[in-house]
Amino acid sequence: MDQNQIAAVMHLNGPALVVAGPGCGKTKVISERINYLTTNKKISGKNIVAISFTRFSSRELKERTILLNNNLTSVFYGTFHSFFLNILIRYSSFTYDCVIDENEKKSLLRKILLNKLNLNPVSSDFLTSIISEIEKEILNSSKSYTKSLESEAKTIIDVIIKSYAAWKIKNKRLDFNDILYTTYDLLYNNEDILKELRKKFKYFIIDEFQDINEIQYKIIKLLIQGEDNLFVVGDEDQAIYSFRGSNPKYITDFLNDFPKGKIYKIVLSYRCPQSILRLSNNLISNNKYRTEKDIITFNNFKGITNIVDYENETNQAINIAKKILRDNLILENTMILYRTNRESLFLMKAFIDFNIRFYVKNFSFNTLNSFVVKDIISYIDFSLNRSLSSLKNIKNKPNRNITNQDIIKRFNNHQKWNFISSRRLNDIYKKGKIIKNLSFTKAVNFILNDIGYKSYAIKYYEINGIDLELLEDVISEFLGLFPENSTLEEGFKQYYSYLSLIDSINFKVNSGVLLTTVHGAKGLEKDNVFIVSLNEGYFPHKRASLENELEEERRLMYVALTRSKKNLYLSYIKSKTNDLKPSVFLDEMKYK
Ligand SMILES: Nc1ncnc2c1ncn2[C@@H]1O[C@H](COP(=O)(O)OP(=O)(O)OP(=O)(O)O)[C@@H](O)[C@H]1O
Repeated sequence: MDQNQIAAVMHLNGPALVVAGPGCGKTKVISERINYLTTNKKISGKNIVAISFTRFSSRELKERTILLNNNLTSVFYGTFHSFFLNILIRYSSFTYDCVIDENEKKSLLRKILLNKLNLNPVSSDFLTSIISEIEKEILNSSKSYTKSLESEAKTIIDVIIKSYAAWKIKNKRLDFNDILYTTYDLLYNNEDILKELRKKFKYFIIDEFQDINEIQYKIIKLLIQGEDNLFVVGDEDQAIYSFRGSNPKYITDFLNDFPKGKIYKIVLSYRCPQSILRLSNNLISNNKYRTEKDIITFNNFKGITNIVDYENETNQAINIAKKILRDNLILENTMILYRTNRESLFLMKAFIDFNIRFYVKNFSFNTLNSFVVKDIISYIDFSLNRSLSSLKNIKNKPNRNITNQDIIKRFNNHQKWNFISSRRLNDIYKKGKIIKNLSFTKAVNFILNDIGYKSYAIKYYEINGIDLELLEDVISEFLGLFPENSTLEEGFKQYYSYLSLIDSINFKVNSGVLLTTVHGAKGLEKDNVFIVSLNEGYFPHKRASLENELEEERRLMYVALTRSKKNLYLSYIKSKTNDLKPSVFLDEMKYK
């Protein structure tokens, strides 16, 4: 260990913040400190709580600490949720089985929408948006769910929140947010329980402190009161979870909260070569809300760093696959990072075609199954194939007052249509003929704008209180999956090949090249790191328009760059047919 690491490890009592750059050994410091407290200072492992942000990193911390000293199993290693749930199980009548996971939450909300509001959330976008509205509501009001029952329900979201909360209370169930708020209520209102816990847990260690949210912080402050033995480790430049309520201000304001606190800075990186540190430092210095750290490196490796442009995403994916094979890169030492899951489709396809072993982390991509996309595909299917089921699906989107009976009447057993006898059906038929002669992209735009499908979809989103930006996202993500010159047939086939591609992936495998969003790469390191589609609108994401949102995108890019131990390959799309611009981050990195 270096001098700065040793100083932090040997911190004994009182509050301490360890600020350390990427690869500076934060996990190492935590495991060494646990060992130091127990071995040198004879503090019982039972008095120590070590909290990590994910179950994965908590397992890793436990393994690394036990490797140092196999007597260290009695320390509590876990996430905030697991630690708080243990408290609830001990002091309230909750059990492990009471926790509602995200899938169960979705199906409960679906039932509530159907039974209470007579709304059938056919699309997963709708449910996802309801869930995110509920999360926002809870985060903004900072209230426990039981309190939400006290106020009057005014909007659809209120009704859902109330019914959901009432169901949880009746059935003694808790979702992830409830674990936090219920723990806070329990401890805030029960001095005896707090006293008992303070006696039992004397040393709190928190990793990834930049990602803590307000309610987690409030609970921890209640638990440490008196002794203030809080040892937190973090890097405000790697705070990337503000959408979950995290706030790097808890790092920057640490001394305001704990005026007697000690700050340890660790600036020697054991991971990134000098060239990569230079680029990442140049980039992050564009963020205003941070304290400057001068990170130096121990890694003398002269790795490759390059920036390449490609004509489109398919091309980019194919060239990356070829490069991995040509340069004989070790698959397990290689990862590909992207801002959104959409990019992974191109990569998965290329890797399958080139027979490269890979696995995907954090995959979630609902666009292809959203009802908007399915309806557009129905229009195309009807135009190309005269499909009966597709016609039934689109007949009243937008409303044309056509019934299934109208359709059946004009469809004989030989699959021949007689549209002429119905003015409204004849209109769809004629539009279908126009669509048939357009390219895929033009056809989609014709369906959206000339046929009026978009106005229909906007109305649906508005009635159901779904954010209209989500509709724009679905449309642009969908269109972006197809080369602009695809014919209608090619695009139609491509759509189904994307669906079967996703179906064919075994998401449980975890060997080979890692494909992941940047969020999924937090805490990981590999020799070879590719970061793809570095274009304005993709990375930084188009939603990041406010300064603080752009700063968060920049921190995400910083996390991405600093995953590399040797080589870094950056790429962006430069096409003649679209106006995609290279990411502003490429300039800010000052790569020459
Ligand atoms: N004193 C040291 N000597 C040699 N290697 C070290 C030392 N400290 C840490 N390392 C190595 O440096 C790498 C990064 O360490 P670690 O994963 O703990 O970093 P980190 O600060 O948690 O990184 P990040 O913030 O990016 O997640 C690891 O491979 C670790 O084994």
